Amino acid sequence: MDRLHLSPFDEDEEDQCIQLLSFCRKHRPSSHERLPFDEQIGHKACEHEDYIPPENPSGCARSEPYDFLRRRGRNGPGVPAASSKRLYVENQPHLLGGCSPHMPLWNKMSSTEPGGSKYSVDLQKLQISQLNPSGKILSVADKYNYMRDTFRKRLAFGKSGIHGFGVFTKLPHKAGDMIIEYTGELIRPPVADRREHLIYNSLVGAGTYMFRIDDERVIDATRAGSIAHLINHSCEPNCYSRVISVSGEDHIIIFAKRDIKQWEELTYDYRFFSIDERLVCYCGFPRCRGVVNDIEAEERVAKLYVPRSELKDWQGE
Ligand SMILES: C[S@@+](CC[C@H](N)C(=O)[O-])C[C@H]1O[C@@H](n2cnc3c(N)ncnc32)[C@H](O)[C@@H]1O
Repeated sequence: MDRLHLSPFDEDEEDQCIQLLSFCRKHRPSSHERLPFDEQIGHKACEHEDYIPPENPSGCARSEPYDFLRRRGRNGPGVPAASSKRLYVENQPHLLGGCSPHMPLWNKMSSTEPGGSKYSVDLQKLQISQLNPSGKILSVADKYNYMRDTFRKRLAFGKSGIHGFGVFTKLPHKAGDMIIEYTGELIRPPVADRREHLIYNSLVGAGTYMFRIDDERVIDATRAGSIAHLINHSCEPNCYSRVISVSGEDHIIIFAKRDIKQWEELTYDYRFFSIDERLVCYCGFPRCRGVVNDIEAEERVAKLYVPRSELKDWQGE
């Protein structure tokens, strides 16, 4: 209520209405310096009379791509700097596909690690829970929190044998383990389509990082999100994705489909759906279907459509 100001009105006037005036946080005077209403308006007008709004490069703020990081006041790479993201990735000294030059992680970490939450139990326990299904972590919410707190200790990204960069396990995982959450910006499919075709195809180049949850929601992990967006597709994957609900919120989780050894590359079946586009698959597994596309689903849908040329005009009876 203290942000709303009732403008005075003339009691004799018949057609009177009440105006509500609201100031944004930046321009709102603090409560002790709040002036009577009339003075406030005059004061604000004087304060901003020489204010010239910044010029928008495209001429229309609405046509600018949404800059997730800058909006939150951080200096992130943003879309035009996709190449710098690539450089950043390439310069990381990750060693993958071989033995780790580091000490086993469970020797290094303990529950007394600064910044640890109640789920940052020591890695000895992490080992037990990951390898022993009768471990103490029971509820989905507990598993979720545990997964979120430990994914950096369990996973790494690096050069993939399938395509570009991929995600690898630093530790063995058990079938059914929650591996990582696919996070990013939640957008609607039309926005995802526009971004994919008009922006990312030319800028990012290496493919897009969109995860379609359903017909109404897409997660765009191009500029925000965890390393889950680097997980490659395989026709014989060791993981699968599911949307789960934790405390009323939906999360896309990558689960282990089978036991996964240390340093294996994580993969799941993208079930890439496109009637007109074929994406050649490089997974190299014996049962590779040759394309990333979900052929069966596409065939099913294709059968539902009749080409326009085959439609006959209604002749009447
Ligand atoms: C989410 S990215 C995966 C990370 C990607 N490797 C990278 O370095 O950015 C998805 C893109 O990777 C490529 N990709 C992933 N798996 C593939 C596969 N099995 N065969 C061919 N290309 C694949 C496709 O270009 C796809 O659009």
